[in-house]
Amino acid sequence: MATILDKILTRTRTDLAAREATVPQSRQEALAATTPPARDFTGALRPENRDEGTPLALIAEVKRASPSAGPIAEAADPVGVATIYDAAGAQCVSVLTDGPFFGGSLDDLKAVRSAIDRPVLRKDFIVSRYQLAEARAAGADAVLLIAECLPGDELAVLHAAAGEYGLHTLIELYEPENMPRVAALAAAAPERTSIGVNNRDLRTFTVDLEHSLKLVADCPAGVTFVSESGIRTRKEIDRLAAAGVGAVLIGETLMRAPDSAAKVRELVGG
Ligand SMILES: O=P(O)(O)OC[C@@H](O)[C@@H](O)c1c[nH]c2ccccc12
Repeated sequence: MATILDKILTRTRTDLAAREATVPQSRQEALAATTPPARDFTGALRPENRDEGTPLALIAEVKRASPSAGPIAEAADPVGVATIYDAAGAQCVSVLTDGPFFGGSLDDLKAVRSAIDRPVLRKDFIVSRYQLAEARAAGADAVLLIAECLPGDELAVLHAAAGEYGLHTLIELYEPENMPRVAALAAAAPERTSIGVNNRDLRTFTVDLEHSLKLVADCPAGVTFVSESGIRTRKEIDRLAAAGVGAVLIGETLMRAPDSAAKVRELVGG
C-alpha cells in the first residue's frame, strides 16, 4: 500500500520536473551564489545561545495545513506568524514550502527570511540538488533531509551538496535502522548538522514521544538532537530536556494557539 510519504514523493518529483523545465538548474545556482550568506542554524540551537532557564531550543514552524491534521490555519500570514515566534524567543523558524499537501510555498519562506533575523529552515521533501539551490536562492539557511526519502548514498550526497551551498542540515529519521548512517553524517559535520527524530509515524499518523526518547541515546556527542511533531505541553518538554533532547520542532500546537507568543513562553520560557 502506498503511504502518504510515497504519494508526496511522487507529486514532489512531478512538480520538480516542471520547475526545472521553467527555471534551469544553472539559473538557480546563479541566484544561490548571489544570495547573502546563510545564518548559523545549527549554532542557534546550542545551549550557549539560549536564555538562562530555557529547557531546550525551539524551532517554531509555520504550517497552514498537513495530511494528518487537514487545515490548521489556512489563512495565516506567514510573516505575521514568524514575527511573533521571533519576538517570543524561538531560536529558529521552520517554513513548510510544500504546496499540495501543506499549503506552503517558497514565497512564504522568502518573505519570512527577510522579515526576521533568526535562521530559517526549508521544510520540504528534498530529493535533488535542484531543490537545494532553490532553497538557498530563496534565502533558506538550512534544509530538512529525510532519511526515509533518501536511500543508499542519496542522503550523504545531498548532505554534502547542502554544505557546498552553505546550507545547514536537519537530518530527520523515523526508522531506527536509519540512525547509524544519520549519526555518522552528523558526527562528521557537527557544525552544520542536527539530527531530528519524527515522533509521527507517517504510515499511521500516530504520534508517540517515546520514539524520540528512545533514540536520543544514539545521538553522537556534540550534535543537537531535535524531537519533532506532536509536542503540546511544558511537561512533555521538560521530560524531553531531562532525557538530553536539545531542541523541539513544533508546528500545530503553536499555529492553533489563540496567543502563540504566550504558548512559546509557556512551552520553553526560562
Ligand atoms: O505540527 P507538529 O505536530 O508540531 O509537527 C511539526 C513537524 O515536526 C512536522 O511538521 C514534520 C516533521 N517532519 C516533517 C516532514 C515533512 C513535513 C512536516 C514534517
